[in-house]
Amino acid sequence: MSIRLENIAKHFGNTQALEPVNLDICEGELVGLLGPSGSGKTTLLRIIAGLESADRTSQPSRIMFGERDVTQVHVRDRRIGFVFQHYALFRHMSVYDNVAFGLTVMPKKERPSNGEIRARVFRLLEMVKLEHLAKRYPAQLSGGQQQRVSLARALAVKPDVLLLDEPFGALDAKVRQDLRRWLRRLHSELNFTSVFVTHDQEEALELSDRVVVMSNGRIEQIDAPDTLYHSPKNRFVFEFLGDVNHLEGSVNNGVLTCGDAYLHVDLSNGPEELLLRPHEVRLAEQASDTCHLPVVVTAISPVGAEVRVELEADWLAKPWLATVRHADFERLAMKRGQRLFAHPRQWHRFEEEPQNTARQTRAA
Ligand SMILES: Nc1ncnc2c1ncn2[C@@H]1O[C@H](COP(=O)(O)OP(=O)(O)OP(=O)(O)O)[C@@H](O)[C@H]1O
Repeated sequence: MSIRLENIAKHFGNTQALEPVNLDICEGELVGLLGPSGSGKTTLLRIIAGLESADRTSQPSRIMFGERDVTQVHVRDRRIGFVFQHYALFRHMSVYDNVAFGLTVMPKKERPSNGEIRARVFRLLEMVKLEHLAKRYPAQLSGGQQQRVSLARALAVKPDVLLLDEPFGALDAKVRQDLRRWLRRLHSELNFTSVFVTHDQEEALELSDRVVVMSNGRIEQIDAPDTLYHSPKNRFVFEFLGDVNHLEGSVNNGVLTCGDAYLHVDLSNGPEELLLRPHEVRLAEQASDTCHLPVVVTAISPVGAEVRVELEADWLAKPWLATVRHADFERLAMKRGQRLFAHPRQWHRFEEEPQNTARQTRAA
């Protein structure tokens, strides 16, 4: 079921939670709403659900589910499944009864037979690998298991659209990772359309077919994760999507200087700020004629595919983060307190323009 939002805005008193927003979600898509606290993600999700209504403005607003105009349709009749951060399971009901609940309360005409309900519930419990816990009560399950029951319960009624509000927010990192995999798998097996809210960049980039980046009630960019990461439309998106190192200084005759550090750049004279991702910082024992950025290693985290190294220097207002291959880490025999030189592989800059921000990426 595709979703189309046309001119959806929302005020709460004087607070503009959403500026007029347009959004098209394709059938079968898994879309993440990503943004900092207060950016309007939950408000947008609640409007899609019908839990909140959009402002009435001079321009008409509309919410379409496929060919169905649901703008005035009650939440109950929108055929939506919900999963919330705080497991809203019925505590006095078994896992089985929780998953079956939505089916048992259907009007008689639509309600499947008891046999069909049983088959559907067990099929879903099997999919989330909880069939052996069908008789347990929510209090006897871990947080991750409870969220899997929530997912199965939401899907039992075969919703057209699944809406998830920070579904994994209350769980620890490992369980979050597992649950993301569940959701991805259920999504491709059952092929429903999902919209989920998160403020976790990694979660949004890993799970979504497309990510909607929001700030201050506005949609900043809608794109597939790799496009978003490699071609952010503005500085906000660039900074929000990952760690960023800042190199601030003043350019004079093609040299950006900051304290005793300098970097040759092909930019006009004046103040400048260059931005670099951690993987764009190469570390070496020597400076070069065109790049002299002395740093001291202050912290090392060797966990993962690459080593994360924190760097400080007098000329830096905030420490830098560099990701280094394990082989390079060993070759440089890196340790805390070591003096090295940073070499940008490439850098980015955003020029503030009245209407927009222009981005440049240059190999160093
Ligand atoms: N019921 C409400 N009454 C008044 N203001 C509200 C209400 N709900 C949301 N807001 C305001 O609207 C703005 C957007 O809130 P919203 O909850 O949509 O943001 P969010 O991006 O989901 O944030 P978070 O990640 O913290 O949940 C915020 O400024 C918030 O304070």
